[in-house]
Amino acid sequence: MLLTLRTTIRPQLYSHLVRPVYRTKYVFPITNQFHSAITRFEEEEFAHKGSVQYKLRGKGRQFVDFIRVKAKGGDGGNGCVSFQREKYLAKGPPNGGNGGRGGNVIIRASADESTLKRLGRMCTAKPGQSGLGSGRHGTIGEHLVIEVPVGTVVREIVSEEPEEDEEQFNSKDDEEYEISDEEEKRRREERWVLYPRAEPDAVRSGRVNFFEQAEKLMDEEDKYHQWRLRTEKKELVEIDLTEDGQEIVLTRGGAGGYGNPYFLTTENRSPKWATRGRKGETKEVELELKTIADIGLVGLPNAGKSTLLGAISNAHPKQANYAFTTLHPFVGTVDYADQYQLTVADIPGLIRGAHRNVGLGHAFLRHVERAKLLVYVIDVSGPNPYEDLQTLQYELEAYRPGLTKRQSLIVANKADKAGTAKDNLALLQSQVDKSIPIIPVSARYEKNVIKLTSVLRKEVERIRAEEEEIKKQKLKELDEDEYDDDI
Ligand SMILES: Nc1nc2c(ncn2[C@@H]2O[C@H](COP(=O)(O)OP(=O)(O)OP(=O)(O)O)[C@@H](O)[C@H]2O)c(=O)[nH]1
Ligand SMILES: [Mg+2]
Repeated sequence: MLLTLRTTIRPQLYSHLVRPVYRTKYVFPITNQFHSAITRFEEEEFAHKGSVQYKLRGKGRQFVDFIRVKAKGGDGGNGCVSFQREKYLAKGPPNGGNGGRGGNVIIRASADESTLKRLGRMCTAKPGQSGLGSGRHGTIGEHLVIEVPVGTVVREIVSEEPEEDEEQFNSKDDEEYEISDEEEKRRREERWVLYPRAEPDAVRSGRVNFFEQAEKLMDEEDKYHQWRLRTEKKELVEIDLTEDGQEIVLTRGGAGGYGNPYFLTTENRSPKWATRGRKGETKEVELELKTIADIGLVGLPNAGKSTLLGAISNAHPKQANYAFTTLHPFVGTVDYADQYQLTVADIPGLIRGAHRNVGLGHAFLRHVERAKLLVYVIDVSGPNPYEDLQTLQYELEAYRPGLTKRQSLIVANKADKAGTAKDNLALLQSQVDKSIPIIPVSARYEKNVIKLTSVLRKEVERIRAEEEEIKKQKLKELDEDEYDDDI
């Protein structure tokens, strides 16, 4: 919890007390302030105001599942211009070291992470070290490893503004475009490191301009570099990090510059220039966390989803008698006696119009999108449980068409409540499609929960087996195709 503690000692005011008194000021996170607002969740009231609560920004945001990040590889270190200088060796050979490569930006999935909250908007790896005299090359810059939760989808987006390198390259193609002297000087400074008092343009009569030769050499290399970048850029990165430890190199660091021995030729024995390191690659990516759980609980606010998760798993989500108690997803693990495990995701409540951003919106459905089994948690003591189910199904379809075709199950919660619960349950059973099983439970008093967990296990085991079968089938087909190709 965000808590700012400001203390001041005021001995003159509290001198009558023996111990000094500390004046304390608490600043509560924004989420607390929103609670009272969120409880009034009628559609009309929130329809046009937009969803603020789930998309809380800044410090008040406890859980982040979508973020845009700019990643930049470290710049390469500069090459060094240096000559061997020793006693009785007045004009020794060039011995400047090359610059080190910049570090890469790596994204790695880690089971220890559960939110993207810790990520900054700009991630830059360390630059490579510059080369030194006596042939000492610079060290490679440290890689920057960004750890994200398992289930994060990394998607590259095309940034609007063109990169500097690209602009330069395009302008080079344009023959009519003439470079001013100042521009040329700037470019030269960007690319070259010169020996003190070296004048590369001064050519002795009858000699070749060695610096021009070196520039041509680097132009060729630049062209190749730009071509490689452009061909690589065509394929945008899109990867789903579903396993612990899975990683991807997002941007590479820039190459280090060449030290002056690189420009040594048979004619020119003392090149007085070295190159600067290249800039690191930049990319902008969207990171979207889609929780991987076997079972996803969906329901209206206050239906008892969190209570149910607490009853069947090791998780202890907050449960309270007001709407939108849960503000971000929770994942719990159901442990069976034979060490079999299932993961269950509890998400905030859905209401009618969530696809139009009413209440908390419906973006959090990304956390049940991958679930093998969807569990509709319905309050049977409510006035019209069947209508609740229809609302849920409507909103799921609005989020992703076809999502309701997923294997599902209905938990008729709060069956313990006296009054309408019994009749409503009978009515619900008659109204709902027979293919979807209905299990009455009382999450609060843990009644019929054992039966529910065994049904959940059976269903998930069946789905897992089916998926295995499909995978095997696909592998077989692939093998057969390869075999055919060989023949
Ligand atoms: N009588 C009875 N009350 C229940 C049962 N299950 C949950 N409740 C109560 O219903 C209220 C809401 O429970 P939660 O688990 O917070 O509901 P939720 O679906 O997670 O709500 P949100 O997080 O706001 O979407 C709490 O006061 C629970 O004690 C039940 O089986 N029987
Ligand atoms: Mg809840």
